[in-house]
Amino acid sequence: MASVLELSDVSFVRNGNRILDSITWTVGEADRWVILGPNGAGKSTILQLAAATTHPSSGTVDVLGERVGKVDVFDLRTRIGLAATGLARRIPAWERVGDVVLTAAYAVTGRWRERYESEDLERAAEVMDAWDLTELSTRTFGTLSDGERKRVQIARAVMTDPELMLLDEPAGSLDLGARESLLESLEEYASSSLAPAIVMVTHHVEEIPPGFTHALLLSAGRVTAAGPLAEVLTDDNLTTAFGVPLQVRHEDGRWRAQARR
Ligand SMILES: Nc1ncnc2c1ncn2[C@@H]1O[C@H](COP(=O)(O)OP(=O)(O)OP(=O)(O)O)[C@@H](O)[C@H]1O
Repeated sequence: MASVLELSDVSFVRNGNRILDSITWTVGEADRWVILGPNGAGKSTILQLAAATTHPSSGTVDVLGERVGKVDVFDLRTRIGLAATGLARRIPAWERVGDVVLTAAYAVTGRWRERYESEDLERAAEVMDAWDLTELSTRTFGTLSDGERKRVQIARAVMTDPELMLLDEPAGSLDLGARESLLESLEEYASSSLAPAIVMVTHHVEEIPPGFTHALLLSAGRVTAAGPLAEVLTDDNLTTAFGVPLQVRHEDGRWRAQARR
C-alpha cells in the first residue's frame, strides 16, 4: 500500500521548546487515523506539518510522495484538504455558505469575480447535499452555529477532492446532538472507497467515528503508541498519554474512556 504521509525522525523546535521530538510515522492511502493526546502534546503541529504549512526543524516530511521543503507547496496544498479553526477565521462572515464551499475550487475565500465551471457548481451542490448543507446554502457564514460551521469547513475541504484529508478537532465545542450527527457524516465519508486517507485530531476517544482504523497517541511531543485502534487504545496506553489512570471501552463501534476507579 502506498503511503500518503511519511514523517521520519521529525523534530520541531520553537523558541527553544522541543514541541515535537523524533516523530516517525507513516499513513497509508486507505488509512483513517486519529491523533489523540492531552493539551499541548503537539497534535496540531503534526497536522500543520502534514498540511505542508510548516517545516520540521529536523527530519523529513513526505506528503503525497513530495518532500516538504523541496517542492512547490502551493501545488502540494491544492491536493490536501484541511479543516481547522484557524482557516475558519479567514472566512468572511458575510460570505454565503454556498460560496464558502464553491470558492474552494480556486483555493480562495470571499467570492469575487472568479468564473466557475458548471462542474464546480455541480460538485458544490453534491458536496453540500452530502454534508446536509443544502438548506443553509444562502445563509451567511457569520450567522451559523458552531456545528454548522464545522460542517461547512469540512465540506469546503471535501470540495476539491483531496488526496489527504486533515481534520483538526472537527467535533470540538459541539453539543451532543451536533457531535453525533457530525460523527455519522464522518463515518459515512470515511467508509467510502473513494474517500482519501484521513487524519483527525481530537482530545476525546468518544469523538472517533466508526470506521477509523489507526491511532497515534502523543504526549509532550513524543509518540507513546501508534498502530491499529484496537491495539493502541488500551487502558495502559491512554493512562501513559494523558497522565491519569484511565479505562477505555469499545462498544458498538464507539470508544469511551473514563477515570479508573
Ligand atoms: N510558534 C510557537 N512558539 C512556541 N511554542 C509553540 C509554538 N507553536 C506551538 N507552540 C507550543 O507547542 C505545544 C504544542 O502545540 P500544539 O498546538 O501542537 O498542541 P496540541 O496538542 O494541538 O494542543 P491542544 O490540544 O491544546 O490544541 C504547545 O505547548 C504550544 O504552546
